[in-house]
Amino acid sequence: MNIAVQNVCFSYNSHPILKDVSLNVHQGQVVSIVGPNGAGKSTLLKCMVRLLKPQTGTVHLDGKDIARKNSRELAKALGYVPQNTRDVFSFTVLETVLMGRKPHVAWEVSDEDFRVVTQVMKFLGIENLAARPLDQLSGGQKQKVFVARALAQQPAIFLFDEPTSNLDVRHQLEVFATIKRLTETEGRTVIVVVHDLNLASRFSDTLVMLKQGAIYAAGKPEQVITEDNIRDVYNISATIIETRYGHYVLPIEPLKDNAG
Ligand SMILES: Nc1ncnc2c1ncn2[C@@H]1O[C@H](COP(=O)(O)OP(=O)(O)OP(=O)(O)O)[C@@H](O)[C@H]1O
Repeated sequence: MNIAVQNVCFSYNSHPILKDVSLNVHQGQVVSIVGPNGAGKSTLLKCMVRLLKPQTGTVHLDGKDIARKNSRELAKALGYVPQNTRDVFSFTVLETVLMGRKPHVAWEVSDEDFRVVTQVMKFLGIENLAARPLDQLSGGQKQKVFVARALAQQPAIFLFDEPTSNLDVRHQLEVFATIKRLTETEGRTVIVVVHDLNLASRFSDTLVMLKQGAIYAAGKPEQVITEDNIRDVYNISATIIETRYGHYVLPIEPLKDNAG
């Protein structure tokens, strides 16, 4: 499934945040959205899943306006993992991941639901946590559970907001490798907000760099991850190192005027 954002403008209480953002994401692609704190990355994701309604502009799924889809259709199409998932109830890990099956569950949980959930938990290495209450897990373990819940949903398009922010380097790599595999083997589409430019560069087909609510650069990682772009958008000096895994950024130091 493709998702197209067209000329989206969004303001919170007449304070403009997104300024004429357009973006086409094709089926099977991993697109990373990067940019400084407050640039509007989470706001853009929320507009893409209809949690926020842009004042102008549209979001289309395979040519159909999301404003015209019902909630069940939307839940089947889009799997969204927000930045901060607060769960006050003490569900177990298994119960939480099973909730991802909700759009598919008719009256009761089927063998197929259990099969999918077990497979996803194995994929992410959390099957040993199945019986643990969620509120007793570490931040990183919880983050993996919410990624697992989205995977269990099996939507056509995943939208992850900083899914690896609490994870150690090994688990970051595992989650991004899983994301990449979803696109390559199952044709899913992934849009991911991520601060780590190196993870973004390594695992994305396309990178979108936001600055103050507008797209500053978009394209292949090597076109976007440049010393000039990083200086202009993050206001730091950085060196780019070319490796066989892609363009890697070595941040050097902040420049004088603090933009962002
Ligand atoms: N509910 C809200 N009401 C008013 N302003 C908001 C609200 N949510 C976010 N903002 C503002 O909108 C701007 C963009 O926020 P957003 O969360 O989209 O940025 P971001 O790029 O995801 O940042 P970060 O990297 O820090 O997560 C910020 O200036 C923020 O203060």
